[in-house]
Amino acid sequence: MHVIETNKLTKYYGKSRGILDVSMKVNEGEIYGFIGPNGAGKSTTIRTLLSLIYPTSGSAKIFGKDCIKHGAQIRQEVGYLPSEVFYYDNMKAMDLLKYSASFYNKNCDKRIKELAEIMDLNLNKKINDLSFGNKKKVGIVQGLLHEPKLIILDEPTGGLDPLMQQKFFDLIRDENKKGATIFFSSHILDEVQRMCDRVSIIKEGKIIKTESIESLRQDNYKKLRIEGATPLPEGIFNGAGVTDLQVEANRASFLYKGDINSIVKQLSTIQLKNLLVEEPTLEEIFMYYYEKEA
Ligand SMILES: Nc1ncnc2c1ncn2[C@@H]1O[C@H](COP(=O)(O)OP(=O)(O)OP(=O)(O)O)[C@@H](O)[C@H]1O
Repeated sequence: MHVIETNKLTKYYGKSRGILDVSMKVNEGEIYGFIGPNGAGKSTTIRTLLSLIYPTSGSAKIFGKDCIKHGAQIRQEVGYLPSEVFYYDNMKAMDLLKYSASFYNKNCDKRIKELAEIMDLNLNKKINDLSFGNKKKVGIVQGLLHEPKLIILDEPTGGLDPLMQQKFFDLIRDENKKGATIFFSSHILDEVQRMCDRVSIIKEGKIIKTESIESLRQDNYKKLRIEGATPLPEGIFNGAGVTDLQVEANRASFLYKGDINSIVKQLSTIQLKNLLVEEPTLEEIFMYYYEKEA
């Protein structure tokens, strides 16, 4: 059984496209990234999963149960951190969190205190008196206080300073180690790269690629930088698989996609002084797929 399973999930807002035929399977215990630029459809997918909005067609299941039919039951086991948090400003943080906890069939007092301590949040302050970043922390505690089996994060780190971001990621990793599955939507590719096992890339409402971070990087192009002992022979790297070639006297840099042995053969004809082979960053891979699918 998959923790999340969507089948051709589609949402139109009137005539305008939200998401189109989104199919995904998220395994138990995974940290699953969902990446795409503004307007690609990340929040629409998440809101549909949480049955905050209804799909136009297709279906979504969480823990094997239909998201619409069993929405209330599913929400007991799901923690959600929206990209923007809005609160009743006059309440104390503690009262708000106790109110949130009352929707779950368990006592969350201990966990609220633990989470507030980890996130360095003063529970006795009124929401009104909290900074934007501290309000965000209230949202984090609110999303995790019932120790959910599935944690859905929608652009979670906006407003947190780098230190708090690190604490937040450590917290999410700990929850994952304890068994929680994480669905992590973001356009900050660096954090996705550090956190996630697999990712789906969404573009204009459609998923264009689903792959493990590792194979996305391995099966992709390599970046090569070489320095020859003498000026490089003209046209040496004009073969198949080479793009973005830049040559200057005895230095060259280019991207290479293809059989690694054939480029090594070519390199062996040169007297090398230095050679650097780099994996592309997720950012570069993302751009590659975005341009290819344009
Ligand atoms: N309530 C709405 N009414 C009409 N169109 C909407 C509504 N919500 C979203 N859309 C449209 O659906 C598409 C997907 O938006 P969505 O908010 O899901 O994207 P996103 O990937 O989450 O982007 P962002 O990072 O900016 O939140 C966009 O074209 C957006 O304009």
